[in-house]
Amino acid sequence: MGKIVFYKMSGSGNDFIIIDNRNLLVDDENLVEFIRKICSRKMSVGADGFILIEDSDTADFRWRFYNADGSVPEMCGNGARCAARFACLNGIAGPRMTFETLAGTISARVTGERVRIRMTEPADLKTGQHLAVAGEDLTFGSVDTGVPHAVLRVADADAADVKRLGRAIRFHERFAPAGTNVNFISVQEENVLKIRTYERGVEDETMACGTGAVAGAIVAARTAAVSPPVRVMTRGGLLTIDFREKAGRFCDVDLEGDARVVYNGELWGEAWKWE
Ligand SMILES: N[C@H](CCC[C@H](N)C(=O)O)C(=O)O
Repeated sequence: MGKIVFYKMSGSGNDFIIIDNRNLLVDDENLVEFIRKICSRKMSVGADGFILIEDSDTADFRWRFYNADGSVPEMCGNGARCAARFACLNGIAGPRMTFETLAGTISARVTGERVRIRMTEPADLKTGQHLAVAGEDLTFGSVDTGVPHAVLRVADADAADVKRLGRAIRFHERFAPAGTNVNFISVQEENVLKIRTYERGVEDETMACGTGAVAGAIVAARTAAVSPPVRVMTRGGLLTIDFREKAGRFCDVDLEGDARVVYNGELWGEAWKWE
């Protein structure tokens, strides 16, 4: 691979390496190993996810999204917001755009550092489910907001044992083989949630999870704990979720928050060619 310029971006603390790959400079050969290495925080750039921007025949661009472990989920809300800002900053699209993802075509609107995206319609929403795991009998909701999410309502999200419980649920046989992301929400005040998320494919708590914030808001709305627009306080910043509920379905789901450029640089071969 020749010189690879990349951006490091942060969507409410969920961070991504983004590369304009319209010239297909990034080799698909050994791509997963490349991603795992440059996403490792101690040895290389470090990020929760990796994004390639490529040409599309049907939208302003197409993206390929990878988790830090190289796995390929259908969607990433915060990554999508960062990709939209990246495309706007680099003249790949205007401030209003559409782009292809595995979850469908996403529309986005960029206003300075803030980006609003229209999410895919939530699917398979269930509440009041039970699971005995890690010595606890848990009640949870679940919904697919582009990727699968379990949502547990707790008294105080700050007190949740996210890593231990999140990992146990993520790998539980109930969710096999795909697994699930795991969110812990608490209702702070009217239409304000606090959330913490264990992310599949990062295999750790992230500072924010866009599809997780949407999942938390939708499950909380189904149990009448909140109504839109819902402000979701993540560890990395505020995400706003807006939506309509019509005949028991949730539609016109928007996710909004910041999408900041942290730096841009040039990847040296040493960034991934280490044993
Ligand atoms: N790790 C997730 C995908 C990224 C989700 C998250 N970063 C977001 O902002 O939606 C999964 O494998 O389902």
